[in-house]
Amino acid sequence: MAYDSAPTQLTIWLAVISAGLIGTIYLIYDGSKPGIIVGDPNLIKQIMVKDFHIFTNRRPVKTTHPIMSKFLSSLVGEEWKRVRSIVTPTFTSSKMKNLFHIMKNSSNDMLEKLGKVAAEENGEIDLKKLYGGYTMNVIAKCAFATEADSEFENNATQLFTFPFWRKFLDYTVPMWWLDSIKFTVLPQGAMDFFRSITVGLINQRVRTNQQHTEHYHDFLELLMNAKRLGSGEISKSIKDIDDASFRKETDDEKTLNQNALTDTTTYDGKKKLDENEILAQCVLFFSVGFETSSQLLAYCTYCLALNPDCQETLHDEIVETINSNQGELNYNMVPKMIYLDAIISETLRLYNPVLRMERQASENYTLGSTGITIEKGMIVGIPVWALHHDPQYYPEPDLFKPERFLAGNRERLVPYTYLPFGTGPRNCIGARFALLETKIALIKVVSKYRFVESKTTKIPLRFLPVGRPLLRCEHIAIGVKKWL
Ligand code: HEM
Repeated sequence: MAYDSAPTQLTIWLAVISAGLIGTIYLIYDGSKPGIIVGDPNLIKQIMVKDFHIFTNRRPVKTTHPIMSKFLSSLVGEEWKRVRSIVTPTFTSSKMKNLFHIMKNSSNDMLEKLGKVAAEENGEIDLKKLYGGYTMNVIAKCAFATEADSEFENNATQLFTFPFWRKFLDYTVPMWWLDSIKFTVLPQGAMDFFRSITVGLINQRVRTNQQHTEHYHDFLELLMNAKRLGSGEISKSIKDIDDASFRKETDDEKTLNQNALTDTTTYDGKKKLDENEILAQCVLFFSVGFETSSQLLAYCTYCLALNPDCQETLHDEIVETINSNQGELNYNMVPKMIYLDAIISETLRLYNPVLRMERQASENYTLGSTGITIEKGMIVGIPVWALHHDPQYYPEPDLFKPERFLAGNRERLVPYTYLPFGTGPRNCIGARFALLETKIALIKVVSKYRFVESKTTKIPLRFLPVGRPLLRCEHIAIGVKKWL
């Protein structure tokens, strides 16, 4: 098993030293408490899918803040089930189709910037900034129906670049004390800003909807109208979302995923989301969706620049597909681009933005036939980065080889070793959205521009040591040319 941490130069050395000594299951200290890392694919399936009822929750979040305590990602037990089942239909393919035009139109700024750089001799661009602008615009329009102006950007930046001491306090200080000083991990000013946008829009929409004049397709509208459906309809939505995942699940996995949300025969929770719950999900989608997607785009482009043959094959596929429709990109053409999908899949293997996933045991649990007891309350970590770089599953793991994900090879991947969007009923609800947004951006830029290694391109990439659980690197400089 390879290393399980942000891949800085130091941790790579530590990994080299410890490789072979640690194995696939090991205990760690999680702050002051013991935790366990499980990297065996069969046991991962056990924890994430089969025994999901025991491992439903992540690490508890220490806040009673009326919005932050309602994030889907941090809800627990029945409350998580209620909100996830209401929110799930927001991400089905038909809803994504309605967001296609927002995504497509948001790429114009990006193309303009690339055009300017390509016109310079030896022009180069920072991919993180380029794609940060695009994903910020897309998610601002999809979640808050708003253009990302400078005030929006300032507040948004505070949501994911808050100082380390905030996180440190959150991990180390008891909740009653944090509550008594009204401390929150996310900065209050930024939360107030998003609250006022959202409440204003909700009120305006309620008035507009009463007059039946306009229909919107963004998350805000979908969440305002969302209500808990019957179990048949919830199952249909879950199946639709699972179909977007990389590995076709077996029938028993599908059933387990569906049952996790529908197994309450008498449902007595609220059927709709209240105002705070809507706002919480919009802020959450924004903060988890912005950086993961912009990083994915930046890493994809970096890999293409360093692998010109792959870039050329991708360019040919894109141009051929678009030309078959008089040069116009439409929603149905996106899934036809098989090589594009393989490029993104391989980038997500090589540079998965979420390095490690977590679940918390709700009761004492015997881990398969290992004889290990995971005690109630213990945090179990799934080392995604390590699995994706393990040579027994991915030979020559540091090489970029999109063909691993083409038909014929893809089916041979060992189940539960490829987890960029997690797995089981609590997997990433936004995977389909992220993939569509990424594909549209790549189609737009690669059809027009060619990316090349420039003087300041770093090989290999250097990552920031503060990454976990998100992979972070400072900037990614790449040269830009027009296709001849
Ligand atoms: C490349 C982009 C993205 C990656 C790699 C990614 C990855 C992940 C991963 C690994 C998890 C944890 C899954 C688990 O524990 O099994 C997760 C959870 C989640 N993601 Fe994403 N994500 C991405 C984009 C998005 C977007 C765009 C959205 C929303 C619009 C989103 C919303 C969420 C939510 C709400 C959760 C928590 C789900 C729950 O607890 O029920 N993600 N994501």
